[in-house]
Amino acid sequence: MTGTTSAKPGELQVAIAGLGSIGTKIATALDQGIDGLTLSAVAVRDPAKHQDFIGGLRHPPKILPIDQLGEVADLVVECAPSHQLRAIVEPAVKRGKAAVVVSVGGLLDNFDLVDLARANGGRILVPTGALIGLDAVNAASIGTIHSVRMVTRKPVDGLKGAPFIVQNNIDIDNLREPLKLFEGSAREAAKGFPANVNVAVALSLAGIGPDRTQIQVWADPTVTRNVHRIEVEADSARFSMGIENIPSENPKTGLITALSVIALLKKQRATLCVGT
Ligand SMILES: NC(=O)C1=CN([C@@H]2O[C@H](COP(=O)(O)OP(=O)(O)OC[C@H]3O[C@@H](n4cnc5c(N)ncnc54)[C@H](OP(=O)(O)O)[C@@H]3O)[C@@H](O)[C@H]2O)C=CC1
Ligand SMILES: O=C([O-])CC(=O)C(=O)O
Repeated sequence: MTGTTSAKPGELQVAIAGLGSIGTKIATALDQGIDGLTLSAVAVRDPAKHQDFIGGLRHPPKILPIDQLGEVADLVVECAPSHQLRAIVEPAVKRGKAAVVVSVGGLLDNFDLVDLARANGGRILVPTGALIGLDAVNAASIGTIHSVRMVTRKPVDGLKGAPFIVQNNIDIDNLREPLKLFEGSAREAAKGFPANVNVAVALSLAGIGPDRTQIQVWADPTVTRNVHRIEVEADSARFSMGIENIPSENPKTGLITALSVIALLKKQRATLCVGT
């Protein structure tokens, strides 16, 4: 299908992979106008399912196969399931383009993409996403961070189907009180909860890495939001951060995630940039 994108010369061409909870909100924001950026293409699994949404945009983008986005765009936004990450990011970074990655847990098993990007002048941008304070963690990591600890509590619907729960045969459907499901490194958490704790991996990449960043994951029938609490101990500062995310139509995904990506996109051509 051919879109009617009205790209102005010099504008950054943006493509979006995946039009789910996050992707549709980013597409809408781009269509409504972000200075210097044009939505030129999207990739979806089933074009018929998304026909109304795409057709309703003021400037409908082209629909392309997922691995062709990197050929047409300067910046590809990955917001599909993490198993598609390589197909989206590799074609972009090997052409020296930028990729925004939200399925950041999937980056750990594909870390050679960072080398590929470096070798070809590409970039991989990880937004703060559903988290908070990666600016402070980045700053502290210029000095020495001694420890990063995180506790995640989610309603049962935000955790259902996670491989860790399925493989260990844990019944979370009938919980009456909070249950600690997991305690360990961000790397191990990403394996057990690939669609639930991208935040822990983003935190780890901003700070002391996925093996030293510690996380607990709780299924908590007493909360209605995805709650993350973080404690950082560094030689420059000690800080505690917390965020209580309102789930989106995808209960695993906080509403703020798409907004974080939109904020990152706005910074690409902004004159005044606030926050690191
Ligand atoms: N970094 C962070 O802080 C956060 C990251 N995430 C991660 O972001 C990612 C997206 O989340 P979310 O938007 O909620 O997920 P959704 O499930 O709502 O959307 C994913 C979309 O990807 C589409 N898709 C699946 N396979 C393909 C394919 N082969 N080609 C093109 N599109 C495809 C799906 O299509 P269809 O509609 O047909 O199923 C769906 O529309 C997830 O990996 C999630 O874990 C989520 C929250 C926070
Ligand atoms: O990190 C994730 O995958 C999602 C998450 O915790 C949130 O939206 O609060």
